[in-house]
Amino acid sequence: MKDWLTVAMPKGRIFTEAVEMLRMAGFELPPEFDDSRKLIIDVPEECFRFILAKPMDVPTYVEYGVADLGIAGKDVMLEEERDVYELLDLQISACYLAVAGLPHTQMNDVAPKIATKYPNVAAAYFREQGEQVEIIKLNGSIELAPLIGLADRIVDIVSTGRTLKENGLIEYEDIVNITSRLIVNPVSYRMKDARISDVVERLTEVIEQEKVVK
Ligand SMILES: Nc1ncnc2c1ncn2[C@@H]1O[C@H](COP(=O)(O)OP(=O)(O)OP(=O)(O)O)[C@@H](O)[C@H]1O
Ligand SMILES: O=P(O)(O)OC[C@H]1O[C@H](OP(=O)(O)OP(=O)(O)O)[C@H](O)[C@@H]1O
Repeated sequence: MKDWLTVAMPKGRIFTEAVEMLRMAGFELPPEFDDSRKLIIDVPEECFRFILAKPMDVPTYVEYGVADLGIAGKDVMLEEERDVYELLDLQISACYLAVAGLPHTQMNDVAPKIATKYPNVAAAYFREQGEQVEIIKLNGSIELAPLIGLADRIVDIVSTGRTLKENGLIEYEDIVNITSRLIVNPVSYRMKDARISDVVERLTEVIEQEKVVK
């Protein structure tokens, strides 16, 4: 009998692209995936259970083994450092993490303030640069911080660059490119290897096809 797989999906931006990718891989996902508030969606025909989580929480569900697989941005993986394996770069939801701020401004000499949703990534980055900073954790609208004097710089996601531009901010440094990853619980990887290999193979084919199209 086929093993069931539980997959932690990130709600929000990545979700639509991830669903499209799974469908391209031949998994038949019902219309509930296009318009529903359900947090658990079972697809018995495919022996899949999907749970819909906050993007930052996906690696937590996978680490604790309540989900076998998950889809998470590399930003989340770097920030959370959970005990999971990364199986595939799905090459969707591309963006990057950058240091940004108001133009023509020096960072405060003594412990400049950095506002971010990614305190661990930001701290590691400035440590590597040999710069002592004070990290201020925010949960959104990060671009506000330098505009109203809360921080000297921000570390945040840039995609089109529109949010920075419309708020009169500029990028100072790129930190790392981000795409979404397929992740797995280490125990599930051993116990359900046949099913997981099938998912990986089918998604790999889609990634390869997409490369040809681009
Ligand atoms: N422009 C972007 N801004 C933020 N995240 C992006 C962007 N483009 C791609 N991503 C990816 O999408 C993920 C975040 O998705 P989303 O913004 O839906 O969730 P969220 O950060 O939890 O948002 P919210 O807190 O507003 O619900 C990130 O982890 C990142 O990998
Ligand atoms: O370069 P862009 O295409 O403008 O995208 C980047 C913006 O999108 C994200 O914010 P989001 O919309 O998730 O809102 P938030 O500030 O509440 O996190 C991110 O934090 C940036 O603010």
